[in-house]
Amino acid sequence: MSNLYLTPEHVLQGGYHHAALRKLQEPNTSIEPHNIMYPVFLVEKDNAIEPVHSMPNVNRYGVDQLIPLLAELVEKGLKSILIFGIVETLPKDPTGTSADSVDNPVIKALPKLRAAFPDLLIACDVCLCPYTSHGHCGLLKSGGGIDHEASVKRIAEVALAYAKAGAHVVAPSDMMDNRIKAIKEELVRNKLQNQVSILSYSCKFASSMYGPFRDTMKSSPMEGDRKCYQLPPGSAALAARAAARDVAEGADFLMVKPGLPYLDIVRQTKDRFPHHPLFIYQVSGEYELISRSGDRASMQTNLMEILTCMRRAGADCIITYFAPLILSIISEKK
Ligand SMILES: NCC(=O)CCC(=O)O
Ligand SMILES: [Zn+2]
Ligand SMILES: [Zn+2]
Repeated sequence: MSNLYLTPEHVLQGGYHHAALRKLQEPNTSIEPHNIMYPVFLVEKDNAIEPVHSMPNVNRYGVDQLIPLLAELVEKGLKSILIFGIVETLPKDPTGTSADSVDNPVIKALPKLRAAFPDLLIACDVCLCPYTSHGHCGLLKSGGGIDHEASVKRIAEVALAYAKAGAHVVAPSDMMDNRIKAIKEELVRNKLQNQVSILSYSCKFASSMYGPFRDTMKSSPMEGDRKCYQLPPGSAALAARAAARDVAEGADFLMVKPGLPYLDIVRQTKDRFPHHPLFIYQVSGEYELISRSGDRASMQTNLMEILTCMRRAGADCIITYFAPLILSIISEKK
């Protein structure tokens, strides 16, 4: 007589009753230091440490304060950083002159960081919004609206300046059409293409989850929004086309940003471009949500579960403000 409640061919739990078996059932979801990239905010004043009020435990650093912090993190395993420059006394103007001037904090810090950390991978965000008087990520036409040709040319110039100053990776976040090709060509012209790669913010959505970051960077547009260059949150199709376009133009790595609400886009992008390492940017709004998601212990459990799910969805590396905490958590587990 068959037992209705015991169907041998439908038994799954036999396959995951032991921790070692559970590991086998979750391939490619481990969180190791090379799966984490730490975004850092760099200010002009070399000795500054300025807390970011909208983001607990996040500071803006001058290079002389950043170096000892990174030394500690590198000791714990940190493998890569993503630098954002912030200017306060340098001028902001319509073309973002301070993005690549000799006084730009990123340009000044790169040689010092390369010398201090020979094994650390250093990526630089490339955008104009922290440096333009109007706060847009590209240059504007006299009547308003983005001047695409001028924007792409300017973005490529800035990317080249960071590459020359020592960035291993340039990461254009501006979202102007065709900037990847323009940057790659500029790298080739300067014979840097074999030592500098491009991490494209290929699938960057016009999300409401960037709020705390914009407070930090003081980079909100004076007028208007970014909906004409960042992707509409509901569009998987545009994300697919943007990733395909950036791959065709020579992007080395792709990105989905934000992460958590966009894991379908992560899977879609990984399935289409399995040979391109894929990054997720876990943005400031996600940081805020997770930070407030319970007491310290449950917050950490939530965080590690989310990272595991990001890896499962297809992310190879997660850019996260939680990097210092994650390094502590994974080094304690060993
Ligand atoms: N281009 C970088 C960002 O826009 C970051 C957004 C965030 O962390 O909220
Ligand atoms: Zn921007
Ligand atoms: Zn941005």
